[in-house]
Parts: sequence; structure tokens; C-alpha cells
Amino acid sequence: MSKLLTKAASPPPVQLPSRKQSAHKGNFGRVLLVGGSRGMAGSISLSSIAALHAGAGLVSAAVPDAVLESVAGFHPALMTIPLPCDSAEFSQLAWSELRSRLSDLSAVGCGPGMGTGAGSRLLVKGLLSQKKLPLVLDADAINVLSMEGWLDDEQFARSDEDAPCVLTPHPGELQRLTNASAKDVSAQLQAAEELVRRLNFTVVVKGGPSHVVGRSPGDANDTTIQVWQNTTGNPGMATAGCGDVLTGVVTSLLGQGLDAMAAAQLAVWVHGRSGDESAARHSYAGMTALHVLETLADIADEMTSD
Ligand SMILES: NC(=O)C1=CN([C@@H]2O[C@H](COP(=O)(O)OP(=O)(O)OC[C@H]3O[C@@H](n4cnc5c(N)ncnc54)[C@H](OP(=O)(O)O)[C@@H]3O)[C@@H](O)[C@H]2O)[C@@H](O)CC1
Ligand SMILES: Nc1ncnc2c1ncn2[C@@H]1O[C@H](COP(=O)(O)OP(=O)(O)O)[C@@H](O)[C@H]1O
Ligand SMILES: [Mg+2]
Repeated sequence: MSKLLTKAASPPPVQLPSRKQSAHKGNFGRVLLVGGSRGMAGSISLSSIAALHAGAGLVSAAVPDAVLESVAGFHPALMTIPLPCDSAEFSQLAWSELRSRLSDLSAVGCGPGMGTGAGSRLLVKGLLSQKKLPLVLDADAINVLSMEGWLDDEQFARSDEDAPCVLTPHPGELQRLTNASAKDVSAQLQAAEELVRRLNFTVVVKGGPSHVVGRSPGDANDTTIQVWQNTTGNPGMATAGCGDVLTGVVTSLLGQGLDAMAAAQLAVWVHGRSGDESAARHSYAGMTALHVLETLADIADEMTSD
């Protein structure tokens, strides 16, 4: 008897390959989440544990030393990397410490709860420069991009030979980044298309519903930009930490080998699907990001072909 109260209204946009009997955790990616600060340890924990629930084989969280025990305490399967911090956030020494820890990673997600101080800015710039590393930027990492104007030119553009870079702004973050009003969905989608065209990024414009804007993989000459609208999710997800959960899911699926468009679409779909099951189990007003995170464990196999 299924423990689920809901069924997906429509199938996932893409699927993960089914798991072989002989599978081992190395087959499902080694991912890293970078973020957190004193007072916002929960955000990076939500992202990191979400990466595990979305099927990543190995997940580490690189966090300011001051919050390491808090983050590590959320889940025994999560590994942690302490980075130098000032009183609350990463210090300017954090990037030089982290850069030597990036080999054999399959994807990195950065930004939840990170703050926008000097240490965070060096981390974002350093990770953006690692163009062979699949990267997800969310929350304060996006706010750093806005403050520094780093996307105004093409220095951080990703070629088709580079690894993907996915941005996951909510409308407020996208407004800061592009000046497209958070109240104007079409203006925001146009602004996202411009980022895709100019930088070859993939952009998740979060909301109700969310959209994924990017180029279809494969033919390098195919420059058409796809704007895909999600079919899952509900207003119960308008609750603190829900976006942090999504960051972990996108990072996890990139780390499992999906291309940027597929990873972003499937992540948004399964995240909203988990939100729908959470709303049925609890209520729109009562559900929290932790419910969405934990319900992922019950529905994650819906991402996989039979
Ligand atoms: N437990 C934890 O550790 C948590 C830590 N968190 C961390 O906090 C950091 C700040 O992130 P944040 O999103 O909370 O605040 P912020 O960047 O100021 O943006 C919010 C403002 O944007 C605007 N806005 C307009 N439309 C909007 C829309 N559709 N959806 C959302 N916003 C919309 C609106 O502005 P207004 O219109 O009110 O002027 C709104 O007030 C970040 O690092 C994150 O990871 C959180 O994840 C929570 C749990
Ligand atoms: N009304 C809604 N319908 C569907 N999804 C929603 C709705 N409101 C919020 N969400 C989803 O919840 C998440 C909120 O992200 P975000 O604002 O970054 O949260 P936080 O930063 O607090 O983690 C996004 O994935 C967004 O699509
Ligand atoms: Mg957010």
C-alpha cells in the first residue's frame, strides 16, 4: 500500500537511469554545497541534505568553522569542511582554503545562507572561474553577483566545452541581478533569456509556477532558448528554506550527470512534487521546508525510469 497521498499530475520532464544492482555511491556523484553563516546554518543544511535525498552518492558541506557543528549535527551522512570565518561569515581566507578541495567533485552549489561579505565574494568569484566544474549559484551568491556586477561582461560566460552554470534566483534576487521587476513575469523571463544568450547559463526563475530558461543540449549550433514551465508545486512552498532545498536538488542532479537543462527541470519538478505531497500530508500553512526535504525521500524514485 503506497504511503503517498498524492500522484504526480504529469510525468517528470526527463528521467534518471534506473539503478543497477551493482551500483555503488561513486556512481551517483560527489557534490559539495558551500554556504551558511552564524544564524543561517539551516539553509546550507537543507541544501546539503536535499542533495542526499535527491540521490547523490557523497555530499559535503563547506561552511564557516563557527557553524560546522550545527551543520554536521543535522545529518550523520553529511560530511563537512570547516572554512576560515570572521565572527559570522566566511573570511577572506576561505577561498584559498577551499580551492585545493575541489578536485574530483562532480558539482558544487553555492550561496544559501552565505552572506555577502568579502569572504563570500572571493568564494563566488573563485568558483565562477572554475569553468570545468558544474556550478549552481543561489541566494547570497546571486546577491554577490548583483553587488559586484560580475555578469555585466562575458568574463564568466561558459562555452559549450565548459561545465554548466545554473542560477536559481527567486524574483527578488533576479530583480537585483537584472532590474527586471519581480512583479513582471514576462520581463523576468526575458531577462533570464538574455543571461542564457550572453553567458550560456541556465536560469531557474523560481515562483508559482517556476520556469527553467536555457538552451537544449546537444547541437552546439542550436541556439534556440527554451522556456519551460513547471507543472508541480503549490503556495504552501512559500516558506523559509524551500529554495535552499531546491539548490541541493539541482546540484545533486548535475552531479549525477544530467545536463544543465535536464537537471534544472527535473529538480524543479521533483521539488514541487515533494511540496504537493507535503501539502497533502500537512497543510499549505503548516508545511515547512523540512517537510519538503523529508518527503523527497519518499518520492525520489519517481525521477527514475522504471
Ligand atoms: N533557515 C535559514 O538559514 C534560511 C536562510 N535563508 C537565507 O537568507 C538569505 C536571504 O534570502 P531571502 O530570500 O530570505 O531574502 P532576500 O534575498 O532579501 O529576498 C526576499 C525579498 O525578495 C523580494 N521578493 C519579491 N518577490 C519575491 C518572491 N516571489 N519570492 C521571494 N522574494 C521575493 C521581497 O522583497 P520586498 O518585495 O519585500 O521588498 C522579499 O522580501 C539567503 O542567503 C537565504 O539562503 C533563507 O533561505 C530562509 C531560511
Ligand atoms: N506560490 C508558490 N507556488 C509554487 N512554488 C512556490 C510558491 N512560492 C514559493 N515557491 C517555491 O518555493 C521556493 C522558494 O524559494 P526561495 O524564495 O529562494 O526560498 P528560501 O530562500 O527561503 O529557501 C522556490 O522553489 C519557489 O518556486
Ligand atoms: Mg532562496
